[in-house]
Amino acid sequence: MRLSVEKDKLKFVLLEGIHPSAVEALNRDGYQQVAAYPKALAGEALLEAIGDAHFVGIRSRTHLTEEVFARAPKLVAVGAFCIGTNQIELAAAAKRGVPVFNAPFSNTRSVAELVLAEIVMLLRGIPHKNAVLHRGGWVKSAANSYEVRGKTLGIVGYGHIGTQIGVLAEHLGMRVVFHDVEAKLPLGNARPLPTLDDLLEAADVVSLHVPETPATQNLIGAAQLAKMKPGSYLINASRGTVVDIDALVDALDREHLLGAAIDVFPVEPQGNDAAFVSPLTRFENVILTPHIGGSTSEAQESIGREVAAKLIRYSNNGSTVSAVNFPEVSLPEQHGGTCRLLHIHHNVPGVMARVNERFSAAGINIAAQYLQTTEHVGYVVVDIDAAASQVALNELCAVEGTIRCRILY
Ligand SMILES: NC(=O)c1ccc[n+]([C@@H]2O[C@H](COP(=O)([O-])OP(=O)(O)OC[C@H]3O[C@@H](n4cnc5c(N)ncnc54)[C@H](O)[C@@H]3O)[C@@H](O)[C@H]2O)c1
Ligand SMILES: O=C(O)CC[C@@H](O)C(=O)O
Repeated sequence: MRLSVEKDKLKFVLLEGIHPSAVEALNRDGYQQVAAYPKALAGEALLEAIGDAHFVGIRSRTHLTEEVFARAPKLVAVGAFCIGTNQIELAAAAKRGVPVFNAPFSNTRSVAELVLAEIVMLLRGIPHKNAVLHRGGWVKSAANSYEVRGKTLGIVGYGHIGTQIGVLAEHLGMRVVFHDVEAKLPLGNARPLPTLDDLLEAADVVSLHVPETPATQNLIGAAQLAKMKPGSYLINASRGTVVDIDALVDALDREHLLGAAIDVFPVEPQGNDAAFVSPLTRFENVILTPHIGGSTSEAQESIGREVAAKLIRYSNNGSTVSAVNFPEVSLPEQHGGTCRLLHIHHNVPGVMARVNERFSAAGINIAAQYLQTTEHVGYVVVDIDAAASQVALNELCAVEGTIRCRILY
């Protein structure tokens, strides 16, 4: 696949109501062909929208599968305007030479603040009391109403969000324990616990902050809920697949848990006009939120700018720093009189030798060359004399093992 399209002809498609800050950043940099859609698309509608796009931006609800990549042959890069990238088949993207960029911490604080507020609300029984008053009732009682001070918060997944919550919770006087599959520096007085079971047995509130992976599928099921203290609480603002909802319903029915706060669901509506169906809706002691942990004005504006900047940087100069599925190369600006060629290839022996042999045979002098590889993909960037640009592009595209090549204007 060869791409030599001038900047103002590159087409961006942004789905899922991505913040206007992204469009503004793209327009400001000279990208005028930006189509923005308010919600997620699937099936034929998705293929139709992105079939001739060079760049696609999504959030958590659009699924970019192997099949979708196969039907979007012009795609140069994907922006996930969020933290999670589980909705994208990353290996399929890399195999086609498509880097994926995300915003790894622009909404971290927003999620942490929501979870902190939910801890207080749950321990005071506010969701139920609020519902009763909305129905015209009155329930002035201290039964099952607790301060958070001195209680133990168990954080599963002590990454960006988990650590922020731990720090904030300590300011409220909570004890913090955490469990992670990696060794992590404990912040403040947080204590690591060696197993998930240890954490479940110790915590008054369990909060989940792991990514969606095969290992975290139903991480919290009937056996894990049974390990939790009677009268404790569960919070899930990570991914819907992490909790077995039927098992949670059972634990709530038996009043083994006193409440829960759930922001993410195994199946989520495609947009605000679609119905939300869940067996959890009948529990007044459960806070249900529509996957808005990271949905604040501050976070969304910042994500829009951040991911747009990464797409612009890749488009303008080839840098792939912080791509989640791709060799990372940080590139300087080009020198005057040179042009830059990007070559993405299968990471097999001999490709670089063939690139250099072809350039040498064609008499093309290399001003600078940058290479990085991952297990399956190699990414080489070559700066050459601008006068030789088209010859060099032809030579590069003819190299055996090429996935795609692109020239930067
Ligand atoms: N509700 C929302 O709106 C919202 C917003 C942002 C992020 N998220 C979700 O939250 C997740 C966490 O975000 P983050 O920025 O803290 O990610 P992160 O990568 O910084 O941290 C995740 C942590 O989980 C750990 N982990 C992975 N598998 C584990 C397992 N089986 N058991 C214990 N620990 C495990 C990792 O080692 C890592 O420390 C994201 O992947 C995303 O899915 C949701
Ligand atoms: O904005 C979204 O749709 C996803 C938010 C959150 O789950 C994330 O992964 O950052």
